[in-house]
Amino acid sequence: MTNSNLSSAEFKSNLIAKINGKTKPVGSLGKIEKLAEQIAISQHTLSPVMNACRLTIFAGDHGMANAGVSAFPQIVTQQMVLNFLSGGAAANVFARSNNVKIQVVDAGVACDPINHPHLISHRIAPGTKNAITESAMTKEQAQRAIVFGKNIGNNENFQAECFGEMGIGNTSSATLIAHKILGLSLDTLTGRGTGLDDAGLARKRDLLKQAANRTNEHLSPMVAMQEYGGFEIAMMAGAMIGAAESEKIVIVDGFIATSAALIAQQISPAIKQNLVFAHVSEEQGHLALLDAIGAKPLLNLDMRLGEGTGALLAWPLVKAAAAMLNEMASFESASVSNIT
Ligand SMILES: O=C(O)c1ccc[n+]([C@@H]2O[C@H](COP(=O)([O-])O)[C@@H](O)[C@H]2O)c1
Ligand SMILES: Cc1cc2nc[nH]c2cc1C
Repeated sequence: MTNSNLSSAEFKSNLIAKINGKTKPVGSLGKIEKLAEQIAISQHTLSPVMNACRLTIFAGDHGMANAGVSAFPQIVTQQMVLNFLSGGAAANVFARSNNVKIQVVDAGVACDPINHPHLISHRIAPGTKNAITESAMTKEQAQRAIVFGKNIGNNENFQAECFGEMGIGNTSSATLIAHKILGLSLDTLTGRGTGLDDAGLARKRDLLKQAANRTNEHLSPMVAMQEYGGFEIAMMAGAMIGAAESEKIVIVDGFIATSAALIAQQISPAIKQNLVFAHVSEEQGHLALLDAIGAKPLLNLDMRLGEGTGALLAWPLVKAAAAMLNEMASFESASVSNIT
């Protein structure tokens, strides 16, 4: 019987038998075993292919950045886009060292359109509106961002996709999104982002309270995104849905990427199976957000950069999990004694 003729329960039971039959005590490869299960289930085969991965970085600006929610000025978003394009950012370096292709998407940076042959331009607007006082984007803009993101994720050439972001002010968007969708407290979720000092953090907390008070206590994922932004988060959520629907493993990066994953999995719950959470970021709210959605991250490296850097470092683990399933000897093939 081929894998496609098996019921999902039979397939799962064959998969567990294959993993448990490898030359190791049952469960001894911990999260790598769970990862191998996820990969095999996403490709519907006990012998999955896992050799090509791509990083897409979505960049977008936030009206509320100018209100004082970040340690850095808004212009850094466009400057970092140029840095990605010339290959000098941490994401470029980690991608090169792990053989991952990169593409950069301008989802709505607050400047004139950037003319560069390798930049994918899908500018929804030159930055969102100031979400402290008004909706960050219109419903039509949010929908357009999701649809474009879906098209990016939906391709045949990679078995895994990392999604990264760049956007000064976007820890504020991620905080407000998680607060409105999950009901976690603003105090738990609000952190220092790019590095606010104590006074800056107190100002950010005040501003985010004002922003939160402007809307209902609980919001749907689409409305939370519309109210609090940003274009790069909306596009990333769409890309996660598109990639998972085309049977890829989606490697989720840090705090902001997890807020996009939250939106994506609420819109399309079946994609949960394909999401791999790369790391827990140092950003204050990330652990609480991961716990609230039941996600178990692979790494804890005290990182808080974004750009997809955590996802890139988890890619070798994803590859290793597939290799374990495909190449590791079984007790039977290696004639190793097993407990009976
Ligand atoms: O990925 C994370 O966990 C993360 C945590 C803190 C900051 N960042 C990055 O820093 C920027 C947002 O920080 P902020 O303080 O401007 O809201 C944005 O470009 C993110 O990529 C990213
Ligand atoms: C320099 C810099 C690089 C970044 N990469 C992602 N977010 C960032 C924020 C800053 C400030």
